[in-house]
Parts: sequence; C-alpha cells; structure tokens
Amino acid sequence: MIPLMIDGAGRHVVIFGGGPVGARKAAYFAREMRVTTISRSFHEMFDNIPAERRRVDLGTMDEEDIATLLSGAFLAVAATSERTLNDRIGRAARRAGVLFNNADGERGDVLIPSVVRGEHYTLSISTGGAGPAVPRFLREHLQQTFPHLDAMIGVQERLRADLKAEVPDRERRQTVLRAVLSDPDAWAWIAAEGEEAYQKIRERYIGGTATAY
Ligand SMILES: C[C@@]1(CC(=O)O)c2cc3[nH]c(cc4nc(cc5[nH]c(cc(n2)[C@H]1CCC(=O)O)[C@@](C)(CC(=O)O)[C@@H]5CCC(=O)O)C(CC(=O)O)=C4CCC(=O)O)c(CCC(=O)O)c3CC(=O)O
Ligand SMILES: NC(=O)C1=CN([C@@H]2O[C@H](COP(=O)(O)OP(=O)(O)OC[C@H]3O[C@@H](n4cnc5c(N)ncnc54)[C@H](O)[C@@H]3O)[C@@H](O)[C@H]2O)C=CC1
Repeated sequence: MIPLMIDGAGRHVVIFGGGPVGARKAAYFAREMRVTTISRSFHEMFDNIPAERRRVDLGTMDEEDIATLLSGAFLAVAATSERTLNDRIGRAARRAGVLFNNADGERGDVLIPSVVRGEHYTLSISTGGAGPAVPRFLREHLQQTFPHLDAMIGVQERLRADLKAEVPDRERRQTVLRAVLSDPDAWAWIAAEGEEAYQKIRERYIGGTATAY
C-alpha cells in the first residue's frame, strides 16, 4: 500500500455503523471532510462530532440499494458489527466507483493510520493491518518523546534561512542542521526558553547575533 496526503476540502465521506469505531472514523474525517454516518443506532460520542446522522436499517438492503447511498461520495467506511454487511458495503462501493475502508472484514482500498500531528508536520503510522495496537502505541510514544518537535521544526526553518544567507558551504549547512537535531542541549533550550533558545543554538552553531525574526 502507498501512503498519500489527501486534501479533504469539498469531499464527502459516508460511514456505515454508529458505534465507537464508526465514531472514531467519523471524527478522523470530519476535520476536513463532510461526513454522513448511516446506522440504526448512534453512540453518544456522535454528540460531539460534526457529522450528519441518518438512521437506517441496512439489514435488508442489497448492494444496489447501498450504492445509491454513496452517490457523489469520495470514500465509504464500513464500521458495523456485521462482517457480511461490511463486505456487502465494500462491493457496493466498488460498484459505485467509491474508495472503501473496512473496519472489520475483507480489506478495502484504504487503511486508516494513526496520526501524530503538529503545526509543521504530519506523521502517519500503519502496520498494514497486521497489528492495529502498534500504531497507537507508537503514536503515544512519539507524542511523549517529542513534545517539542513543532518548535524544533520552527528552529530548523529559521536556522536554515540564516545558514543559507551566511554559510556558503552546502555540506557545512547540512551538518549543522543535523547536529542541532542530535544536540540534547538544543532540545532542552527549546523546551525551556522560547526565543532565547534560538539565540543560543545560533551562537553555538553559526556564531554572531541573530537578526530579529
Ligand atoms: C485494518 C484496519 C482497518 C481500518 O479500520 O482502517 C483496522 C482493523 C482492525 N482493528 C482492530 C482492533 C483494534 N484497532 C485499534 C486501533 C486502531 N486501529 C486503526 C486502524 C485499523 N484497524 C486499520 C489498519 C491499522 C494498521 O495500519 O495497522 C487505527 C490505527 C486508526 C483508527 O481506527 O482511527 C487505530 C489507532 C488510532 C490511534 O489511537 O492512534 C486497537 C487499539 C485500540 O483501540 O487501543 C484495536 C484493539 C487491538 C487489536 O485487536 O489489535 C480489529 C480487530 C477487531 C476485533 O477483533 O474485535 C480490526 C479488524 C481486523 O483486523 O480484521
Ligand atoms: N478498525 C478498527 O479500528 C476496529 C474495528 N473493530 C471492529 O469494528 C466493528 C464495529 O465496532 P464497534 O463500533 O465497537 O461496534 P458496535 O457494535 O458498538 O457498533 C456497531 C454499529 O453498527 C450498527 N449496525 C449494525 N448492524 C446494522 C444494520 N444492519 N443496519 C444499520 N446499522 C447497523 C449498530 O447500530 C451500531 O451503531 C466491530 O466488528 C469491531 O470488531 C473494533 C476495534 C477497532
């Protein structure tokens, strides 16, 4: 499988199943996309998710009926508690030419990863379905280990601009940017000191005073 970043603006996702798993998937997509959830019941988590709810019993619907619920959709997600129903939704999605993710049943076209996000970065973690507890474990581990990753990326951006202006040797610039990432003092300064941190890093690696930013 191939990871992609997708712009959700103007896209519609249809989620089948209103349990905790359907709710987690709805929250994941509702950040950017319009979400409709179709189910015969809805968990209270939906009270806090901006998703349209449609109360429908899908038990008697065939592939063709389900396909009509998908018109214009970008992606369909099956998250009901019935595997055979989830697989039927998958066949309907294929028939409608809509991408498909299956929370439980035959693998669809799309897997949903764990995501670690900051202002300047997005990390997406998957085991390809082999061990879904692992991406969550890694997400939590990374969040705890790098609470200042965003600030470090900000420092890298600024340092990179200064280096380009002041250090002509490309290799030297690369070495500095990498060294800052492995410098425990740099991380500690960023955690504790805000603007001061940049001045200290600059002093150690370029020398001189930074221009105000
Ligand atoms: C294939 C996939 C399909 C899809 O949903 O896209 C899928 C499938 C299944 N998950 C199951 C169980 C669990 N899933 C989680 C957690 C997450 N599962 C997610 C994704 C995926 N899960 C897709 C590929 C993942 C990958 O790339 O490896 C995450 C990353 C994203 C998200 O869902 O938002 C989210 C973490 C979010 C976060 O916190 O960061 C936990 C842990 C927990 O909840 O603490 C458990 C319990 C432990 C266990 O059972 O392993 C079961 C068994 C059900 C059963 O047997 O009852 C199936 C069905 C099957 O395997 O057939
Ligand atoms: N992919 C993932 O990350 C995970 C998937 N799972 C699997 O996902 C599935 C859903 O999990 P939960 O949300 O906890 O289950 P749940 O039982 O709480 O919710 C299932 C939802 O599907 C709806 N539903 C079932 N049959 C229906 C029908 N005929 N018509 C309309 N709606 C119907 C129910 O009303 C309910 O809202 C389970 O099979 C579970 O094993 C579980 C954990 C994680």
